[in-house]
Amino acid sequence: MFERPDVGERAVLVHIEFTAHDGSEDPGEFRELVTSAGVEPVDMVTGTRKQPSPRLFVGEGKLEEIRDAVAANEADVVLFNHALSPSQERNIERELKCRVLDRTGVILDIFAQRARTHEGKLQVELAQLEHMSTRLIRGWTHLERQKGGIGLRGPGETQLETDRRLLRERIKSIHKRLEKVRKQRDQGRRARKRADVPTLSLVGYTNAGKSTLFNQVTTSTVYAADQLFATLDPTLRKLELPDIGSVVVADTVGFIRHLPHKLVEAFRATLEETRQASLLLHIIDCHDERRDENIEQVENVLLEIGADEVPQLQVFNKIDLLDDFAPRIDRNEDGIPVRVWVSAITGQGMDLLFDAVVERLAEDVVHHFVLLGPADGKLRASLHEAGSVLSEEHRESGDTVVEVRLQNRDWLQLLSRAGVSQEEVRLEDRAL
Ligand SMILES: Nc1nc2c(ncn2[C@@H]2O[C@H](COP(=O)(O)OP(=O)(O)OP(=O)(O)O)[C@@H](O)[C@H]2O)c(=O)[nH]1
Repeated sequence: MFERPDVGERAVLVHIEFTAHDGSEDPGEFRELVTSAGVEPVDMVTGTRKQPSPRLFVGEGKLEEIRDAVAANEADVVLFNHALSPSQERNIERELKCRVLDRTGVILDIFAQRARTHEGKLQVELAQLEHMSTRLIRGWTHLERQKGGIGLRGPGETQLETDRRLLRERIKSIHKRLEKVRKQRDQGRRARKRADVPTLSLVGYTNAGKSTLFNQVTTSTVYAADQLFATLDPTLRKLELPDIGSVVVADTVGFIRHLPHKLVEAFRATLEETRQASLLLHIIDCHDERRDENIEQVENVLLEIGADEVPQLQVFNKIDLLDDFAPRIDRNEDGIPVRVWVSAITGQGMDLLFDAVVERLAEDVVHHFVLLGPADGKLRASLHEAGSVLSEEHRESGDTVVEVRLQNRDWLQLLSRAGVSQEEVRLEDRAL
């Protein structure tokens, strides 16, 4: 339904460096992205400009060069490693007489191909439709065909008006369905919280090895492919850890440089899993020459989705590709594990990873006996609501001793919501 490059298509790529501002995308990464969309890059036209031309993005000369490359390679589509405005995309298409897609379009397409769950598919479709709604210029009858009849043209409507209406209707209907799925997901998350099951969320730059590690860790068979974005939806698995008990591991989407904003928006609910996690496992391809840059990009996305405060353990993956390297745990000055070096493919270091996770999770759980007076009803209610109360004991003094066990960050959040500072809380010292 979306104007997308089809698998097996031949593409001419366009990458321009702009001297007036930095922040250009990486041409190598773009080639990988395109290949991972199943499209064959047959040529790359590069150039330098001070800034984009408002009408055609590139200059007349460069356009000529692109046209020649399309003809010489019998290309089906031209892919720009840049965000194009709808009118630029239109103008270039008209000039080249060839389909044109910008970077956002390519990335959306990859996400569309890789989405596995119902929610993921809906999210991508929404992002695509919204991207498209600003670009709708000509007859667009795909929806009608797809939806078998919902798109009958209304009285007096032009095709374009019909298309716009269809698009709006479809967007509305997806919003509604997503809302329903999100509610179910929230319920699941709340239930896990009530049961005091910590969640480990795997995050990382695309291709870092999240799915492979997820498989190793959970011995499940999540699809792992030598392509970018093999993972799109958080896939949840339960795991038993010594001293901790049940833990849920969530595999999440692969992050990339400059993730289009529309996608971050669409995936907000999925990324919520990350925001609410007890511990993030940040998987890093330690063999990648862009390692530090990728770490920074992931940190940026985490900041953007409000997950920068979630405790994090770095997993330096693919040590099998380094010379003579043994798995190990790096600790900070307080002795807390901050980084584990592993190979998800060979399984080297998995035992150390489990040790580090157990240490980090144990450190993050608080177990308190809280003394509550008659005036502390609000705090007591919140503790119950969070499902963190293990036992209650009433004293003759009128106080109640409430035994709670929960993640430290939930404890702090809960206190702040109840308007109680840590110093004000009366804790009874008891050996556990
Ligand atoms: N040599 C080596 N390759 C690995 C290791 N872990 C993963 N890979 C490879 O790296 C590629 C990407 O792995 P995935 O697990 O799909 O990566 P991902 O982070 O889930 O990727 P996205 O879904 O794109 O975000 C695959 O070809 C894996 O076989 C490892 O420890 N060593």
